Amino acid sequence: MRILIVDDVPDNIRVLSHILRDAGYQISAATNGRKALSLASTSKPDLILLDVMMPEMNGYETCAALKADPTLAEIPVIFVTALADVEDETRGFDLGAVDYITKPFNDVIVRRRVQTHLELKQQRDRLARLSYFDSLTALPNRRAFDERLDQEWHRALRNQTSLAIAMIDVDHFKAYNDSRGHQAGDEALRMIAAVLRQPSQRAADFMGRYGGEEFVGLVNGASLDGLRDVVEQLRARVESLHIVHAAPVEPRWITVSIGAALCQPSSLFVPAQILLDAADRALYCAKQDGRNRVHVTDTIPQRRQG
Ligand SMILES: Nc1nc2c(ncn2[C@@H]2O[C@H](COP(=O)(O)OP(=O)(O)OP(=O)(O)O)[C@@H](O)[C@H]2O)c(=O)[nH]1
Repeated sequence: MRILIVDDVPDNIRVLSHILRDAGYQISAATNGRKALSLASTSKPDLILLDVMMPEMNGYETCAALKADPTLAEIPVIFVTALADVEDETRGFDLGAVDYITKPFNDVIVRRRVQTHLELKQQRDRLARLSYFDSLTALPNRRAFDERLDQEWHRALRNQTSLAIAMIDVDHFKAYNDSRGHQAGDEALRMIAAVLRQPSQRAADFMGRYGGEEFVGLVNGASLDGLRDVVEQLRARVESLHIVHAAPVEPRWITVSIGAALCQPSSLFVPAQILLDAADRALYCAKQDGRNRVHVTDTIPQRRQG
């Protein structure tokens, strides 16, 4: 696991590095708060050991900046400092640190505390993986989609770019299950998920399992024609798997229908759910028109908020 040590005194970094490298951790180091923030962004450490008294940006300020950044906030921070007053320690915890080690420290205690917090971090990461990923296909699940949709909606609103949702539904999947068995159905869903996720020139920016035999994609910044290209390619990828049906359906292999809706988010209008409903209606049209096809729309009903 990776640990970032932040201290303006290189000798302190050397001592801590020595203690922790011996325990098998990968160590990186920064001598000031700004470098620490940029290194944390690029190398995503599992734990940060942070000195308090540093010039320009002290440890408290660095910790506050880490916690204010959603991409870094989950990295546990342990203060390692000569400041031993209760007020200092309390301030560290108030800022979101998980522990506070005062100098002079004992090597064994530092190692044990680091080990404890890394184990807790591993458990948290495992739980997050379980609650955000679908175990059958390993794609992000509906909960992950809901959160991502919210983030992408706000990003599109800020950047004045378009956002599109694609609902992807396997055709005649009940017939496939009934004729080939549930296990084969599971295997087919895994294969479909794998080709939908595949990054390529015209891939969706997010792909998840919405539930059952339904998948969902997000596409940022596309025009209507660009969106049509993306979803048509997704449809074609599934068809080219040629997962053959035992049931008497045409074509003889598994296909998907895709409904996609695109809009330019606006704070004046009711948010993402409208786009999701429009994608659902587009999917219905694709099914009605005969399946194994895409239906794309940018006609989104817009209701005023409040
Ligand atoms: N094997 C397997 N089957 C699933 C899973 N989730 C949902 N299904 C099946 O997917 C089928 C969906 O059937 P329907 O909703 O009737 O839709 P369909 O047969 O695909 O028909 P259309 O969507 O109208 O083309 C049901 O038989 C579900 O049991 C799963 O995780 N594994």
